[in-house]
Amino acid sequence: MLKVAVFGARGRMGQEVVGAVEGAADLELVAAVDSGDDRGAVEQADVVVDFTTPDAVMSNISWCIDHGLDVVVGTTGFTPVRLDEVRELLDAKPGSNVLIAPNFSIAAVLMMHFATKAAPFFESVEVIELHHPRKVDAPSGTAASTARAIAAARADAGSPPMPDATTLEEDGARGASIDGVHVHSVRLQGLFAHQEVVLGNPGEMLTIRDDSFQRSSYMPGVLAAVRAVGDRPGLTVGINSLLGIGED
Ligand SMILES: NC(=O)C1=CN([C@@H]2O[C@H](COP(=O)(O)OP(=O)(O)OC[C@H]3O[C@@H](n4cnc5c(N)ncnc54)[C@H](OP(=O)(O)O)[C@@H]3O)[C@@H](O)[C@H]2O)C=CC1
Ligand SMILES: O=C(O)C1=N[C@H](C(=O)O)C[C@H](O)C1
Repeated sequence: MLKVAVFGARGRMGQEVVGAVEGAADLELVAAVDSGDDRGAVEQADVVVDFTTPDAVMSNISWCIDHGLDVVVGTTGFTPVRLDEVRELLDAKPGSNVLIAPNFSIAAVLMMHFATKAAPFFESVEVIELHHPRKVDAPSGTAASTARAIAAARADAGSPPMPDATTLEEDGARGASIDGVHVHSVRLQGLFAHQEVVLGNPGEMLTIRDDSFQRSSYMPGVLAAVRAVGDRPGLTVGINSLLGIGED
């Protein structure tokens, strides 16, 4: 039995993870903690799963590495700088493995993969993410990660800058610009988690969209990561390699 602890256990995602771990025959839940809870039982775990907040996650990872525990992280907020900080923590105290994924849903992972492949073939690419209004951050971690991957793919392919003749604009009218890719965030009651990547050429358009309707959509990916992280030394970003669908 693989022993699992959950950070953020009473949050929306944490509750779902607790249920999924309890329902898995090969996993044992040894601790379910929120901020301020005693962490004594966490030290018995093989793997900690973190769905907390962008403000809390770095110190949680640091705590796990200090205690020699492997960590699967779904919490958002991971810029390239933060990923480097995690690598530095692992270099300073080897022994733990860390897997961080902006999205554990198969549909979302494939959406990001297809969008990245398609991006160099189009003159314009923008990202529109749509979420429930209680979401802790904007833009979403998935959208930020998609934008960075699209920008990198276009840079590798030698794509020219995207056309954009806007000269008069209200602050924010063009959304956030992440590595030069515009990202638009919609927060709407009734939605859960959705993203479209829209790609345009003269006379044609491609839309790549994924929809998560419930938090159970993340659980196969989370449990796959929990089972795999022990065999993946250092930092793994994304779950593409676990699913066998190409580069992360
Ligand atoms: N990668 C993926 O596939 C997905 C990622 N997410 C991301 O997961 C994160 C959580 O989302 P969601 O569940 O909706 O958020 P919630 O606000 O519902 O839950 C966050 C939980 O974390 C707890 N928490 C805060 N700080 C700590 C800490 N230091 N140690 C332990 N627990 C802590 C909070 O407890 P308290 O209120 O007591 O502080 C709260 O229960 C977000 O970053 C979200 O974007 C969401 C869905 C999928
Ligand atoms: O907070 C959420 O709900 C979600 N967060 C993740 C993100 O920011 O990308 C994943 C998914 O979009 C749901």
